[in-house]
Amino acid sequence: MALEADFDLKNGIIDSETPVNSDLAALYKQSFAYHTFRVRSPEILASIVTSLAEDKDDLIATYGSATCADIEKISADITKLRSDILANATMLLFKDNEPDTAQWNAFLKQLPAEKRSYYTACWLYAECYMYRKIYSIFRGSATLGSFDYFRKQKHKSAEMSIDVMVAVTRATRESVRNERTFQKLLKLNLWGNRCDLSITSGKQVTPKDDAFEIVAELDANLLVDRSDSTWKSLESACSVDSIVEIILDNSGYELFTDLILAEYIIDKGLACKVRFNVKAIPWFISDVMVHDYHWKLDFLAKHENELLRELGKKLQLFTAQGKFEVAPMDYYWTSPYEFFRMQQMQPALYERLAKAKLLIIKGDLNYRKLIGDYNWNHTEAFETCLRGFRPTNLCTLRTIKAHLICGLPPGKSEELFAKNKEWMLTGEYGVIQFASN
Ligand SMILES: O=P(O)(O)OC[C@H]1O[C@](O)(CO)[C@@H](O)[C@@H]1O
Repeated sequence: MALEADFDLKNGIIDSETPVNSDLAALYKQSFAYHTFRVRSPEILASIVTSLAEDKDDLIATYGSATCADIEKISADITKLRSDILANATMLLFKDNEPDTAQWNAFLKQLPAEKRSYYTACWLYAECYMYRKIYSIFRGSATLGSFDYFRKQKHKSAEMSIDVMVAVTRATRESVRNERTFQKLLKLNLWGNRCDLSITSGKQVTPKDDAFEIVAELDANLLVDRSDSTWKSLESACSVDSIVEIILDNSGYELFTDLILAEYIIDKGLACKVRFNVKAIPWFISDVMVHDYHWKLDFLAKHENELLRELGKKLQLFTAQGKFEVAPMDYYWTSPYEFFRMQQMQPALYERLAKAKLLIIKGDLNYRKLIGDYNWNHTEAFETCLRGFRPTNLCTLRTIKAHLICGLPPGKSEELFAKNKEWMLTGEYGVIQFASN
């Protein structure tokens, strides 16, 4: 307790929530950002070290005897990163030589000195920096540079969701092309976002089997529902070359629900291609990388359950036919930049998204990048918070796990705070927000 008080005093920690109209930052003691750097992030880093120790023999068997020394060095560096976070150290430039190193360093250099440490920086920047730093540590090793240190957890979360995946597959084999069915699948996809691993510091969450019943029950928790506009944007102007882009979030059950929605979009002729945007580096534990996408399809295609097997083969065929496509690797998704800076920072990516008929943005972290890590007034218009990011029709499917939101009806947020002051952190509430281009 005394140590915490010393830390707070030394680092100018303010004992309040994040003020309205300010950047989210761990500087505010009553914020989730503060909790993240005091508790969640240190736990995540410690768990990487633990799993390296647990998997040491397997890693040596796969990557060779030099891995032993690499594991020791990586563990020491991760432990140092953990203490740096706990001590509010400055975020230093990257010394590695990756495709995104120059972009990251340019970003860090332009941060004012007083906003370049873990607690003083905008939370989004500091949290992304931590994941980029973990990557840099692994990349610095001779043997584990290409090892996905979150892979095991991602696989496990898929394996724990088999019952619900079977139930959803069974329920969706004979779907019809109409607004109601589309909305149901969109909501299934939204609530699939509750199962991310970073919110639980890596602890597994098993989704319940009766997925569609839960979707119906959760309707009361859907604070903004623009699924009707999303449907209209897809259904109208349906042409042979139309594309839907999805900025993916988590693998495991959520990716499965992405695939089910995408399958429907293709099957019902709502677009001729669904393009999946994945992360270039291991990210927020459970985010989808290209190998996770292919692993998931393979996992389904080889499954002993016939329904899953058939689905997996069908989706592999879609991929071979170009109806499903993994987007070219783009480091923008793992950069510190918000989406409103994309047009300037990565114009080619912006142009590609602009060609899509619909852009679907998944999850909490992508939402933070979409409206910025900023404590907007909760009733602020969604369009305003996009700050000009309007490449095409866009829809965001987000379960609320952080202290930022916009577009709520007047009084709603106050009502929810009166019921539960933690309501913004539970993932029990969600939004489907939409903006036309
Ligand atoms: O997988 P999602 O929905 O992006 O959520 C990831 C996590 O990122 C955060 O935004 C920050 O850690 C949390 O609120 C949440 O735990």
